[in-house]
Amino acid sequence: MATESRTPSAAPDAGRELIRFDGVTKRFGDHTVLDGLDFTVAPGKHVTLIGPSGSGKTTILRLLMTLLRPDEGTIKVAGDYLTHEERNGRLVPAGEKHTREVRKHIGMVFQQFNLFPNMRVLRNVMEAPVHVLGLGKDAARERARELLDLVGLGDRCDAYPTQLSGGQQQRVAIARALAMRPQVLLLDEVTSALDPELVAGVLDVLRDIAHTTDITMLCVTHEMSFARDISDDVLMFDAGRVIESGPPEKIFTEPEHERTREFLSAVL
Ligand SMILES: Nc1ncnc2c1ncn2[C@@H]1O[C@H](COP(=O)(O)OP(=O)(O)OP(=O)(O)O)[C@@H](O)[C@H]1O
Repeated sequence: MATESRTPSAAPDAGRELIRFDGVTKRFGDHTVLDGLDFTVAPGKHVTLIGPSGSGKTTILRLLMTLLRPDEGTIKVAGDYLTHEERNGRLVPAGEKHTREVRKHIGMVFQQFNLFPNMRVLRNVMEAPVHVLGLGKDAARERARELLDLVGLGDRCDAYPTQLSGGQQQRVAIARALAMRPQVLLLDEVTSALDPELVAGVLDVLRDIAHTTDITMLCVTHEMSFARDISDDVLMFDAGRVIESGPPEKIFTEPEHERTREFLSAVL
């Protein structure tokens, strides 16, 4: 068990959890990146992962997307095991179908926007609901238009990605992730690849989503003022463990752990 401090699922949300990591270990060769990690996130909460480079934050998001598999431990999303399934009372590695079903609850926005360059903006946003969820084209188009309005791009439906700025492309990527109506939105340093003048527009959209929807967010960011604005809880990672967690006003102003103080003095 790695967590030394309380987790974001502490009261009053105890017992309600959308994400659960139990003893998750992830190694690359002989490098243990996550070391028996335990944490939970309650529905609707916004949790930010902070910590030095290489402490395993992105690895957590990649595990949730099943881009990686844990070496030990289990991950549950909305009550279902992500990479395992129960058969005859035993926990066995899950088949692709099971994992795909559980992963439908999760949307992710990456540092690079990863839009389909040959599709117009509207089609980029419609694509997964039609092909993964089997949503009818009219309903998918309507959903995509609403989401593009939400991210301030309702007038750019017919543009191709290369005709947009990086900030606009990232806002399309946010709309695309939301189009699957995920319960959890994973944000992995979504402004790191942007020119500085484009960062604020993307963060404003995410602030708006955080404050006006009930979506659960798990966010890796170096934008500490954004983290302070949207987070219910901040988890400080070091060497693959949560060394401290709590509400942002506590972590950013009165961190208890020496490593948290060092990290924050370097980035704030
Ligand atoms: N596919 C991989 N193969 C080998 N090593 C990897 C792989 N992915 C990640 N790592 C290593 O795992 C460690 C944790 O990486 P991770 O990206 O999770 O850290 P991070 O906390 O998100 O860092 P940063 O803030 O720099 O993005 C790093 O040392 C990284 O080099």
